[in-house]
Amino acid sequence: MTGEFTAPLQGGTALEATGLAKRYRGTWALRDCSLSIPAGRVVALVGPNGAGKSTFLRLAVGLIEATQGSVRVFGEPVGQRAAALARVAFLAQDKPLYDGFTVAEMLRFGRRLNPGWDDALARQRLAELDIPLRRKVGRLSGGQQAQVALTVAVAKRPDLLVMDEPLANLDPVARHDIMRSLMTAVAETRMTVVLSSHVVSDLNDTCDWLVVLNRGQVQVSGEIDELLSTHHLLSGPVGLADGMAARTPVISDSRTERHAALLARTGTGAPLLDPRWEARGVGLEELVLAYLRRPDAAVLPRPTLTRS
Ligand SMILES: Nc1ncnc2c1ncn2[C@@H]1O[C@H](COP(=O)(O)OP(=O)(O)OP(=O)(O)O)[C@@H](O)[C@H]1O
Repeated sequence: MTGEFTAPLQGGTALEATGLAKRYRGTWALRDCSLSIPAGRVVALVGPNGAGKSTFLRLAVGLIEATQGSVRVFGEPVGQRAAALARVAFLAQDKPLYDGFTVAEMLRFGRRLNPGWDDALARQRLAELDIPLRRKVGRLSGGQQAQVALTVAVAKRPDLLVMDEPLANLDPVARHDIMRSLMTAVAETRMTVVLSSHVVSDLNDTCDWLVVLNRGQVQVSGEIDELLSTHHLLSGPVGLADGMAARTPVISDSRTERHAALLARTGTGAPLLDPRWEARGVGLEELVLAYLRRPDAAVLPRPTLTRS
């Protein structure tokens, strides 16, 4: 076959979208979305309200059908094989918990529905978190409810865990605790995780792959370390800014009468600079904001073509 993405790492590809698009009546929520996520990654899916994040995640787990294109999970077309779906857990934005159930009943429910259910893992996680099994879910705090929902998802022992805004409505401590729990679960199970969030600063320490969706299109998809090492903030005299912008792709450009600050994709290694320029590294949030403000700028790895 030609035109297919290949697995970029020896672990294979967890999620692969090709020309994926979704239209709701007259509105395209997602357009021409092609990306490939290696297995074993913890992926941050970020973008403004209405960018298409939930749509992308729902397509990825087979909850809705694509208008165009396709999505594969571990090489299998989504929605066509029950065995493939058993490898995926989805944590929707409104946590799939029943307020009237006790935590123990939630676990029993999970055990009935999921053949690969790991009850020992679920109980151990909840004990470590001091969440009482006899407490009704509706009487837990928001942070504890989020932990129970995460526990139910992880106890399915999925190879791919997809979470739509798992940090929404949580305070900073609860958000931190959820991300720490997630890291422990990833270390124990080696699953691939894709999670959407608006709070980029919470994702810094946990995620190693970034996908930016903007206006229904994939703007960035890549390894976070590589993205950070190939972008710099360049500061220098405004008179030299146009020359610099002609040589280097500039993502954000801020100028005063005398001074210019350009967030640029400089490539690997220290940028070769006129000594009148200063370069410093950028943070994840700064990088994401710069791309979101420039919807026409994109950084996407070129797909590798296989030969037939
Ligand atoms: N069921 C639906 N029917 C009609 N339009 C929809 C439906 N679901 C989403 N949309 C539209 O598709 C676009 C993308 O929505 P989506 O929920 O995927 O974005 P999002 O990035 O998850 O947003 P948010 O961050 O606000 O949750 C929006 O314009 C939204 O109004």
